[in-house]
Amino acid sequence: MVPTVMALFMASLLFFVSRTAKKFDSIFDEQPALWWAAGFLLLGCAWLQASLLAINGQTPGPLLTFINNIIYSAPTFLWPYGVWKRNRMGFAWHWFLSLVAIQVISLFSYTFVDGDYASRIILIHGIGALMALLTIAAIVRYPQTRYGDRLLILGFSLYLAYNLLTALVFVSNPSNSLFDGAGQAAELLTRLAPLAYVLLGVCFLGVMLLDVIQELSDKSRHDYLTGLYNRFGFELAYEDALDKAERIDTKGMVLVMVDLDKFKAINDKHGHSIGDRALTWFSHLLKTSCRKSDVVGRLGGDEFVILMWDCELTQCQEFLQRFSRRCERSPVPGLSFPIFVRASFGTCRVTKGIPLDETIALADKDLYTAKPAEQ
Ligand SMILES: Nc1nc2c(ncn2[C@@H]2O[C@H](COP(=O)(O)OP(=O)(O)OP(=O)(O)O)[C@@H](O)[C@H]2O)c(=O)[nH]1
Repeated sequence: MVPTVMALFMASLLFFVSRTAKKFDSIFDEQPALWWAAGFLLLGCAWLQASLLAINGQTPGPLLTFINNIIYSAPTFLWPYGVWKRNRMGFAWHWFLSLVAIQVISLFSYTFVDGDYASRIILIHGIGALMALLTIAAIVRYPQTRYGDRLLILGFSLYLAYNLLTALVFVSNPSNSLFDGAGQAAELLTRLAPLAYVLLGVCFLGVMLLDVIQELSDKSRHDYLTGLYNRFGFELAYEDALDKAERIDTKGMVLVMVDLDKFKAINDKHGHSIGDRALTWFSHLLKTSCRKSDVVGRLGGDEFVILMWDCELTQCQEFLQRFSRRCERSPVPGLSFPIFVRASFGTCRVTKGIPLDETIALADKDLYTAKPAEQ
């Protein structure tokens, strides 16, 4: 009864994880983290099953023991597998294959080769500890998981400690049964370990989900090409700046609309990818010329916006002149021919109570009166 229910549970868990992994794939790259979480959930479930059987005085039989033992090593397999799937990194693939080979050999000798119980336990847990240790070393050397790295190392450290402890208990007191040989403390450890791993798997999924939400939220506020705020991000940062300005005594704020001059000609003459480089370079110049407290965004195409904090109109004009001179001296880097990006500006003082749209429209009006005169 217990093995059937647990097997069904594990199968549905695996199905759920594979479906979820597919969904994640379509949004992001492959997620080693998800595979890892799945590994620990499976590990916890398999352990739970074995513990429940042991509590009822039953043993799982050689086939189920073999399957359970494979599942016990699932986390160590699934991490490099996930890394390989995401990055196609050769090292992860070799890593994965070596782990599978070591584990299959050890499982075979554990399950099907005769020997006393204690030495088989020492063998399987010794190998488990070695795999965990090597996996920790690989994570530290190649931090390829974007989400929950520290939790991943914690999980494998627990796995390492558990395997080492069990192996040591049997080295110091060889016996015929896990519970007899282990003593009370280790019996408690054996019974708590599965729950700890189920919990770890769930926590990990939670942390990963929070990290993913954070990343999505960052992506939704930033322009992909330049890394500046996009329109949505700029509006949120603008609201924050207005709130802050109400609490702090400042000279006021100025909104600057920026439009590149004859940018279409760069695209037409040199191609879209050089155009993209010019946009990225201009964004870099803009961002590094402004103060940290200023809010800089790309509204779309070749249109940018700056919210200058604690600034008067005359100061803003001086800044824009300095910035224009910097643009004139700074060609797009890495090209064999010089391309300079120039821009026109329109300004408007930010007044409390006037919506952002209207302030932008006023700055835009100023920009387009400035543009023909400059070109
Ligand atoms: N490379 C690249 N080009 C873009 C991108 N977004 C918009 N553009 C191009 O930017 C150009 C903007 O053209 P216009 O609005 O006429 O601006 P302009 O040529 O600078 O003209 P003026 O503003 O009058 O000086 C168009 O050719 C768009 O195709 C982008 O992300 N990358």
